[in-house]
Amino acid sequence: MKKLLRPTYIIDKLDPNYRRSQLLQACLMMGVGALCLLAVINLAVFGDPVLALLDALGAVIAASLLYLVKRKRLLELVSWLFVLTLGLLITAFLSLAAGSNNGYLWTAVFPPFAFFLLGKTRGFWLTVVFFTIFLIQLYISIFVKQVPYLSLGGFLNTLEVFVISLLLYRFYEKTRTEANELLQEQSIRLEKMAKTDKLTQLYNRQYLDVTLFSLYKERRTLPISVLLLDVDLFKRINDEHGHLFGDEVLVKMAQRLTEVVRDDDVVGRWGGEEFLIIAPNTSKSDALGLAERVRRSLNMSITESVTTSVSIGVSSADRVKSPEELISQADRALYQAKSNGRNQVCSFISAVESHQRTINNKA
Ligand SMILES: Nc1nc2c(ncn2[C@@H]2O[C@H](COP(=O)(O)OP(=O)(O)OP(=O)(O)O)[C@@H](O)[C@H]2O)c(=O)[nH]1
Repeated sequence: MKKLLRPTYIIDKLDPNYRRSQLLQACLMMGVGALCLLAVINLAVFGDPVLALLDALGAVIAASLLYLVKRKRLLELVSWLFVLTLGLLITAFLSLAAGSNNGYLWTAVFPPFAFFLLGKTRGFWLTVVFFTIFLIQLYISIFVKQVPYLSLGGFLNTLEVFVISLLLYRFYEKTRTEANELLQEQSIRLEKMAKTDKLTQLYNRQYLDVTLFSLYKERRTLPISVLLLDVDLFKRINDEHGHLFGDEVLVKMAQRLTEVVRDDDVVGRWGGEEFLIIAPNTSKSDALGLAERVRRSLNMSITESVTTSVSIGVSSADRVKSPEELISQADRALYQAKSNGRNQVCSFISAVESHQRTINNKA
């Protein structure tokens, strides 16, 4: 019951519930339109107010279901109500028509709705239930009511078609579900690949760019800081131990980086031996603390003769400047850290701050 009343949130068009919701909405919309038209025809042409009222009532019910699925997102509940109503309507129609005018053709529309809206297992069992009811009705029409043109042969044909369509729809629904799951898995894998650096498995530059830009746009993550890290004298490691060893060193440093940053920080590979950390809601002083922790953690021994270290440039913004400016300031601070002798943290000092410091030193 709880599941029936839980809203279904559809993420994208690959979500199987997207098509279910589309089908339901289309059918209900057509239902509202057709029932309104029938109400008018029954009242104006046939002068039957009772039937017109029943049509109007049907239109109201269809419109309510449409509201529930479109606005309240109660897809599960509406799917059940829709399929059960369809089954009951066919049952009622078969009773009234008693096998005349090829009315039994209507039974063919039941399984596609049941399987598509309720899935392969629930759709299967509900179809079994309604097909049994339809067969009992047909049996009564043939052998009790003795309706002309209906015979044992017709009953057996209907039974065979029911069994075949039941099995075929089940197979079809299984195939459709599996294909959809595969597509979703592949889409997730591709999305991950598109934002991951192949060597280190950290985020790649493209993803860092997009993230920094969107964090800026949100503004509520201000103050924001970026930490640009560059491995010190990495060329020497490559030259002395080979490029493959250099790659391993980068992977180890990346692993250590992910361990040391906080959950909200976004860490990625900015380029060759450069990493970038985006730290949302982080002031300059907090960023300097984080940078120092990172610097110490990455000052590690890989082998007896190889020890790594990083230089870090920090830049922060508590007002909105551009993401490009923030990165460029971190780059300048990194250059400063390298010039000061490497294995250290430097923060970007603006012209105003620098002027302020000179005044304070003089005082
Ligand atoms: N193994 C490996 N090396 C890389 C990769 N990307 C860049 N490099 C190397 O990183 C080295 C960077 O060297 P430089 O820019 O001269 O700087 P450095 O030797 O680290 O010296 P400083 O930055 O001044 O401390 C170059 O030798 C690049 O070939 C990579 O994916 N794998």
